[in-house]
Amino acid sequence: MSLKLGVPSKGRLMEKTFDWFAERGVRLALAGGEREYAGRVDGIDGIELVLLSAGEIPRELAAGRIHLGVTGTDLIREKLGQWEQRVEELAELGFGHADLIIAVPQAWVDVDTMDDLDAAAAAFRAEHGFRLRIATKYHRLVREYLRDCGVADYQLVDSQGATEGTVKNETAEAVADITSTGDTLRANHLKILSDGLILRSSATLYRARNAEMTGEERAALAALQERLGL
Ligand SMILES: Nc1ncnc2c1ncn2[C@@H]1O[C@H](COP(=O)(O)OP(=O)(O)OP(=O)(O)O)[C@@H](O)[C@H]1O
Ligand SMILES: O=P(O)(O)OC[C@H]1O[C@H](OP(=O)(O)OP(=O)(O)O)[C@H](O)[C@@H]1O
Repeated sequence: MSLKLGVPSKGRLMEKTFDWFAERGVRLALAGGEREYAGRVDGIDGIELVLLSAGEIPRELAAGRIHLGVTGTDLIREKLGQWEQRVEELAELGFGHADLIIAVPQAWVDVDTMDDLDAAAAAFRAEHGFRLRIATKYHRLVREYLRDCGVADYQLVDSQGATEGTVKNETAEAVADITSTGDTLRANHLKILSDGLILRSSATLYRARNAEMTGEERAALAALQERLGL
């Protein structure tokens, strides 16, 4: 059996992950055409490439179906409770930088901090009879952060994409989402709260702590770590 390395199958992380490994003498390649999710690893023996959605890599690591995986810090921390017990961070790869933040409409001139949001949330509930809605796909991380900040009068509404549009569409009053350039927030007339940074995320190589390994797979892991300088 080979050591299984899970890598994002498309999108912003895939190409840069391929480059990062190539710079260290390990060539990851798609086996078929661009659309075929099968891959190979050249330059080192005993490693199998598994192409997966970035969002599924945390679960596959936790289940031990892959031994190593590249994905964003945000996705690991969101999808895995007690993530430190389930995966080990082997290397930050130096790309895929993005911040998970809380943002409100620019027009809310009196709301600049989490404390202001707390006050606005209480006032919102009194006025409208329902809790202020925050749209996000990062339910675990946002709940934890709001709890730590003492904000309680809110409800999360699930948004799996185009989250910044929910305010304009009147399905939420605030958003918690990933940003890198800030362009999407600005285009949607939203501003980040001054203490609204929940997490700084970047692409990271993880090892599954609980994946079973044969002697051969252990040897492949040791060889790969040596090659990658880890
Ligand atoms: N604008 C951005 N700039 C940089 N990194 C980003 C940005 N948006 C998301 N990311 C990061 O990219 C990673 C993958 O994001 P996302 O969940 O959107 O996956 P995807 O590329 O759409 O692929 P899939 O839908 O197959 O999981 C996440 O770790 C996220 O932090
Ligand atoms: O700060 P910026 O550089 O503008 O980037 C932020 C945007 O990028 C991501 O969306 P993505 O492109 O993954 O699309 P999505 O809305 O489908 O998640 C994220 O959810 C923001 O919407």
